Amino acid sequence: MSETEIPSNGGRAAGAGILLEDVTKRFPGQEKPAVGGLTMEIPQGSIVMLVGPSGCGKTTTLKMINRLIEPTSGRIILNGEDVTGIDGDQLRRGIGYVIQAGGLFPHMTVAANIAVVPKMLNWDKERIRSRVDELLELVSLDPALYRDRYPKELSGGQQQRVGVARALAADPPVLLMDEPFGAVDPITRQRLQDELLHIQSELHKTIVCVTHDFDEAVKLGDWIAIFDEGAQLVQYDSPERILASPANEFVENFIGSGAGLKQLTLTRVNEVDLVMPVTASVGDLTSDTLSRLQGAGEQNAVVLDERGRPIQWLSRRQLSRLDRHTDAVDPRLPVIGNQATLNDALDTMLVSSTGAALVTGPRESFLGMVTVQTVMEAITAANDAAQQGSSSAPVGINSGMIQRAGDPVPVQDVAGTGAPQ
Ligand SMILES: Nc1ncnc2c1ncn2[C@@H]1O[C@H](COP(=O)(O)OP(=O)(O)OP(=O)(O)O)[C@@H](O)[C@H]1O
Repeated sequence: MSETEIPSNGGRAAGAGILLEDVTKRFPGQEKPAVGGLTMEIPQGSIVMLVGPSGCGKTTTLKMINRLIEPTSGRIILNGEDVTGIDGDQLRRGIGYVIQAGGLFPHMTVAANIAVVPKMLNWDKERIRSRVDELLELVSLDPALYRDRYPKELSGGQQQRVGVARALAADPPVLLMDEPFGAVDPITRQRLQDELLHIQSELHKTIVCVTHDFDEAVKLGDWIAIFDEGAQLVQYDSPERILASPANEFVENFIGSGAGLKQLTLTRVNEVDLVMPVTASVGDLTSDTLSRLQGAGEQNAVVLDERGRPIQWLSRRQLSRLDRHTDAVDPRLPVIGNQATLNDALDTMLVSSTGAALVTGPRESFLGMVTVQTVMEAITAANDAAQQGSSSAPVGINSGMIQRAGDPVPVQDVAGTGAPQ
């Protein structure tokens, strides 16, 4: 066993798969279980978001993974090994845990907060010091400025970042997060979400995250588990498929209005076919551009500077007033980078009241346009793709049957024969 007591799969930064196997939690004096017979697979290296109405058992499920809450029955398997019986304190040293507002110790400096688990693991001082600085860099806090501060000397977003750094300190394969970005303003929240995705793209942890915010689940989750009371899994699937085919009315209500628009946050501009308009270069004759527009049956041309960056977007009427294209830069051009989402593209179009957004790539060079038509087609394509098959969804069901949430219940299950699929 490794020093963290988590069954290790060798790689320093790799995540570990988790399997909850028919897990139930009954609190004393409660009539119904908080979590009833939950079997759920959390694939290694993925982000699984737990969502559902207040009191449905999300936090209880999360805390059973690191045994802050002991299951009444069932097993928790980490990386293929049953950890239900191992010492809870040791287990928790190998599982990062992030809670709202960071959950920092107020009387300890930032560095001391981050160092809690490494100290328990008896790392030497130099190793701890360099790890603290490395983690502060990772969460975008300058170590020289922040390492010796106390939590009360930090903003909410900074406290949250330190909370993430602390959870990552001993490089645990698993990270549990309970409403991690619940206590910060929407802009900081968005930034922290982006940072988490960036960190995850480097570290590939197995992350289980509770949220109240369905949009956050769509943005962060590889998989979303939608719970009803008693942690009954109503649907467990990719954000794309949940948005395109909600299992039932409960899920539809949960998604709320604008499922199509939410889908737009899942597609990046670099994944769609761009439209190439008529372009012209600084110094070209506008009469040439006009005749090319005529030939193409188009109304507007994009003017590029000497480095291929879009600087103007002119109508035929504007062109007819000019002799040659100038190098004036229009500051209101609806420009987006090709990493932006289709939702960003649509926003840009709406703000600038244009039917398209100009897309730039490396060094702001012009790549083409996203049009309203492109956006509409992308929604349709995402729907079609999402409708096709659900083969890769992880296992998720209550009452011990191995079956995917959202699948039609087979006849023998109704009859209670319990035959696995
Ligand atoms: N220590 C406890 N003792 C008794 N009942 C509890 C305890 N902790 C939680 N519960 C009950 O278990 C159920 C599930 O609670 P849990 O905190 O897991 O829900 P949740 O989905 O995380 O809710 P929220 O979104 O409001 O945080 C609730 O009915 C709650 O009242």
